[in-house]
This record gives sequence, structure tokens and C-alpha cells, in this order.
Amino acid sequence: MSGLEPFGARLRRAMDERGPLCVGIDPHASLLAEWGLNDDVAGLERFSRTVVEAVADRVAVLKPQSAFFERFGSRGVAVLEQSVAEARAAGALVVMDAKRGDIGSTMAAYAESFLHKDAPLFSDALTVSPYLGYGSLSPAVALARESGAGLFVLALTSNPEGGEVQHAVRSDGRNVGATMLAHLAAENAGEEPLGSFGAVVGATLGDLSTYDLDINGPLLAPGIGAQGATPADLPRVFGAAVRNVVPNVSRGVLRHGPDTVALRDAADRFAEEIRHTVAPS
Ligand SMILES: O=c1ccn([C@@H]2O[C@H](COP(=O)(O)O)[C@@H](O)[C@H]2O)c(=O)[nH]1
Repeated sequence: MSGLEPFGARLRRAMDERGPLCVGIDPHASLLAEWGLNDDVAGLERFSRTVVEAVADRVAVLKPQSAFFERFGSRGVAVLEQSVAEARAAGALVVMDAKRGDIGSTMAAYAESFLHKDAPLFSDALTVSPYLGYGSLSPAVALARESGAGLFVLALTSNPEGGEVQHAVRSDGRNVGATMLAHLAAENAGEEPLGSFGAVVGATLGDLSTYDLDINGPLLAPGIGAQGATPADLPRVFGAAVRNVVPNVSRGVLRHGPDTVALRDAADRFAEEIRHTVAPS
């Protein structure tokens, strides 16, 4: 299977050209209502199409949250397929936020669903959960390499409950989140300009200087906007690794819809704030 150029290289270029902002497509029932849309497949389709039309030609990454599409069954998944295709056609990279994770043999099927180049839901990258053991992700790592896709592994999540698992200390003295970061650094060793195997690290987490975030791969940073973090927090949280951070904003942008100009302006404001804090001129 001849794949795309590696995800890390494509992402680095997109971040350099468009800035690193990732806008989420999260069609919450409450947002559909605020936009004057019905909580049905037609409302879902209108919502997703509007977000893609508003921002897919200007942000590096769009991140559809699969849960909000799966809620509507097969017709919701059809809308998700269409949104992925339209976003990619407009030049955005798509990170599918489906947080898949299972024993290796089943993980292989999840990987086929999102990372095989001919899959209807093929995405540039997929969020995955390593909490059945990092090694259980091997089939997804292998297929991502073959297809030129990437993964974002949940390492230090933005929610307050995450620490119960991710801060647990192993017998070697390292905590679980740090162990995931170390696995990713090994995966990305020697890759230029950037590896394809990223970590999810919440922007809400405060000072992370005790962690080695230098994984030579992207750090997807949710938590800005509705969860309380701001672009100004990024240098303090990520230190020198801020250069590889892909900050995600979902509700913080989406609440400005359904007007496409207002959505675009909101994304532009976040992008500008991020540019100022990440690479101040
Ligand atoms: O640690 C994590 C991992 C994923 N997410 C997802 O990101 C968005 C955040 O949405 P906001 O509206 O900007 O809060 C959402 O899809 C989450 O499932 C996360 O928040 N934290």
C-alpha cells in the first residue's frame, strides 16, 4: 500500500502555513439548540457543514468528535464521513477523535476503520487510548506508518479525573502518563521534521515541567475555552515543547455559530492569540 507523506511532516507544514490551531467539530445537543437546529440528522449535517465551510480553509486541523455523530447511528456516521471528506478537500488535516483502544487483535480492526487509506472514515490521525497497555496499540502504529497517518495517544488528559490513572506511579518510579510519553518518544526517534505519533496533553494541567514533553511529535492540547484554559497558558504549561503543540478549541469557537463569519472570526481570534503566545514577534 503506497501511503501519504508521513502525518508528522504534513502536520508540521500545515502548522507553519496556517498556525497550529485545531478547531473541534462537537455537535453537542445544546449547541444544535443554540444554533436553532433540530437535534436530528439534518441538524447534525447542517452544523458540521457550517463549521467546515467556515474554517476548513484556514486552520491546520479539524477534529470531529465521533461520539456526537455516532449518537445518530448509521446516518450520523454517514454525516461524519462527509465532514471528513469535505474538511480534507478544503485543505485541513482531520484528527478523528474516537479514542479507540482494545486488545491488539481488535485494535487492528479499529485501525482499519480509520487509518486504512481506502476506509470510508480514513482520517489523517486518530486519538487512541493506551490503557489496555501501550503495546496493544501496535496494529494502529503499524497501519499508521504504512498509510502516512498519525496517532494521538491519551497521555495526560485535560479532565480532572485523569490523574487517578495517569499519575499512578509504577514500580520503576515513573508515572503512567510519563511512560506513555516515553513510548511516543521512542516511536518518533529520528523522524524529521516531526514524528507522526503524538500525545494528548491537556492545556488545563498547569506546570508540566516534571514531564519530558520532548517526544519529537505533536502534542494535542484540548482544554482551551470551555474547560477554562487560555492561549496565554500554553508557554507556562508546555515550556520549550510549545512549538509542537496543537491547541484544540471546540465549544469556545462553536458557540459563535451558526453565522459563518462569526465562527471564522472566533477561530481567527484564537489563532492570533495563540500566535502571539507561542511565537511572539
Ligand atoms: O484530554 C482530553 C482529550 C480529548 N478531549 C476532547 O477535546 C474536545 C474539547 O472540547 P471543548 O469544547 O473545547 O472543551 C472534546 O471533543 C473532548 O472530547 C478533551 O477535552 N480532553
